[in-house]
Amino acid sequence: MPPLEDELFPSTPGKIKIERAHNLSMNRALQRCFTSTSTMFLWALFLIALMVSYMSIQSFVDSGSRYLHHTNSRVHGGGIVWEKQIRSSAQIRRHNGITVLVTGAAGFVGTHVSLALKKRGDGVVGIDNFNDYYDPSLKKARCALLDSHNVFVVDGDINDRRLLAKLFDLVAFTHVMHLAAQAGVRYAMENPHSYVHSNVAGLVTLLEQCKSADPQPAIVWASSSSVYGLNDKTPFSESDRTDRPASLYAATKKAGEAITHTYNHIYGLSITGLRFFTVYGPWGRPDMAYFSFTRNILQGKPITVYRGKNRVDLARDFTYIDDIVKGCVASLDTSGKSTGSGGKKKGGAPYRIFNLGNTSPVTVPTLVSILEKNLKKKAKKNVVEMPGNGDVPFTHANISSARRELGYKPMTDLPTGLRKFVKWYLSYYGYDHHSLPVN
Ligand SMILES: O=C(O)[C@H]1O[C@H](OP(=O)(O)OP(=O)(O)OC[C@H]2O[C@@H](n3ccc(=O)[nH]c3=O)[C@H](O)[C@@H]2O)[C@H](O)[C@@H](O)[C@H]1O
Repeated sequence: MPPLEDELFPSTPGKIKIERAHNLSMNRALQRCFTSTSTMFLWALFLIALMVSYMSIQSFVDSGSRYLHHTNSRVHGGGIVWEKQIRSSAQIRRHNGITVLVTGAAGFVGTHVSLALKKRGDGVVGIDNFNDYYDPSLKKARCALLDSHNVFVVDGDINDRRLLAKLFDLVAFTHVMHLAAQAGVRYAMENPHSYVHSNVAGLVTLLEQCKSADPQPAIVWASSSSVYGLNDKTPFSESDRTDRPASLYAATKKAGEAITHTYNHIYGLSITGLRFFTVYGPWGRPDMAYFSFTRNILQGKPITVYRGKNRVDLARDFTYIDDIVKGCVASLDTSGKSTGSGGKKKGGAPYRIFNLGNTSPVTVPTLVSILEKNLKKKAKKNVVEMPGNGDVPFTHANISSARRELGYKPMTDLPTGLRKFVKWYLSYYGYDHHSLPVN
């Protein structure tokens, strides 16, 4: 019987003989080493097992911190670190405090409201998708401010059902302050779908989550003065017509009022819609006129001032952020409870809508002259007729309902508010206030 080597290596003249010889010697060497190799094999197995368990622990921890960007407070994902931060941010530190999920927390109003709630001892968890509608670095800076006050902002979208469900699993929110939205009146002509995505689809996703939650939270959300559209009865009252929106933005906010009404009616969710009137102030939105005018005036660039038909100046009921925050917090405090649970209505719940304005409209040219005074610099004005882009000629809030039910009382006039805004702007963008040029 041929040896095993011969079966494995059939006899072929020449080269194969050398290979055979080589393999035979290899086999002998292998046999000699067998004992030490098996030991090595065991060691290798042990090391591999060690590495695998290290890597799985690492990825578990990482899933909670892999999207850390600017600050510890921006996390998207899961994991124990992430969950711990959410629970800690949601902790109430005062008697009878509330636990609020603030959507759009890295936005202008969202940041201010989150801080106000946290400062008085409420539990606050933020969510924001940090989109690039305007400079995301400003959102990140707001987020860093929130982080320094221990407000945790989840980096995620309100359209993400699983994420919302996870947040409600972790925290029994008593309230939702819904401020996430695609803002801006004129941008709706450029990117209409972003309005539907955030202001309609996102709203429905959030409401679906809220209606199924047990307990159901009460919801306070940002509607807009723009729902009055072509209404020309002044001042604008909540009972006025809102069926003639002038922009898609306004139409999506009006849709939001109808949609929230349905959820109140069918599921017993407590709903408060707030019609904000052109909110301005420190940490504001760069796309808004007062902000972009400030930037352009300082940089010596021209600004475009729209004017209405028959050379009539446009006017807005500009409302200072601190007043809006008080209105938001009072709305949360007076919201009443949702009555349903787990998707079933158990009784009627409040459905409210309030104007949050300043009650004293100011024209756009007056806004410009206040800025010029504060910036000590003349604007290069380019006055043009208002294009048909969704703008309305004026806004003016009647706030008697909010005054009566919320104790809402705006305290800041436009010159005072813009002075505070300019102070913030100069410091945030690194201008030396004292060396501003004089024209
Ligand atoms: O109350 C609201 O619900 C809305 O308020 C805000 O909309 P608006 O009142 O339109 O504010 P904003 O853009 O600052 O224009 C102010 C004035 O400057 C005029 N304007 C504007 C830009 C420009 O280049 N020139 C100009 O004259 C312009 O014609 C207008 O007369 C929010 O952006 C919006 O998201 C929503 O919250």
